[in-house]
Amino acid sequence: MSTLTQDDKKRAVARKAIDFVPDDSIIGVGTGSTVNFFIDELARIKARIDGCVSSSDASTARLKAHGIPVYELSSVGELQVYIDGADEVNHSLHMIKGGGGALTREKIVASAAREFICIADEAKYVSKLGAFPVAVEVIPMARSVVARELVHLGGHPELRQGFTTDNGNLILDVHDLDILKPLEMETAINQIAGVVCCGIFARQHAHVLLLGADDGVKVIR
Ligand SMILES: O=C(CO)[C@H](O)[C@H](O)COP(=O)(O)O
Repeated sequence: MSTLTQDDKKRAVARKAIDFVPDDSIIGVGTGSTVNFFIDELARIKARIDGCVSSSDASTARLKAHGIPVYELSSVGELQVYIDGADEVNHSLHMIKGGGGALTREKIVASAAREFICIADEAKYVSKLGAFPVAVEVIPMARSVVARELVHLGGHPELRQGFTTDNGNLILDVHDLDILKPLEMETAINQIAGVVCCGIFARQHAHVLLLGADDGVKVIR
């Protein structure tokens, strides 16, 4: 029986991720509870980095509270690493993200990085994506039209109640999608007019997965 809690595993992968932070670099930082542990670890070594590019207002606030400089993405060049959590990750390191609603900025910052380091606990490691609903960020006026298209793709969209993204948009959480080919499903959703971004990260897949398990942190490439 496991003696480690899910938070223990999140903390362990957050600590391990520090090994992937290059000296004198600006790194991309994701969003969520696992990333919050990572930001707290990063604070301990902040003297050896130049700063971060953040993927959400929440992560920006936490970084700044630790005295870590936060830069605009447009003012920096290519990032060496982007470190973020996931809601699900498969064996090809494709992910579902967006449980926290920060998917668009996460995908943008990830796209600017050479390497995506995913930090997650083992409950999120799956052979097939889709048990976790796919978040789709939509322009508010397109909510119904996008929802109908998502039904055509086989999903059951549900509006995330009382939630607005950092970009002022809405989130549809899409249940029951049959994601046999993550890249194809990501592309199909992205092509719907009114969609800003979807939470399938197949194009911006992870390069390294740090997986928190009962017997320690596994490094999967
Ligand atoms: O994609 C995300 C936020 O948009 C998060 O990375 C994802 O939801 C995982 O969060 P947590 O570490 O809290 O389980």
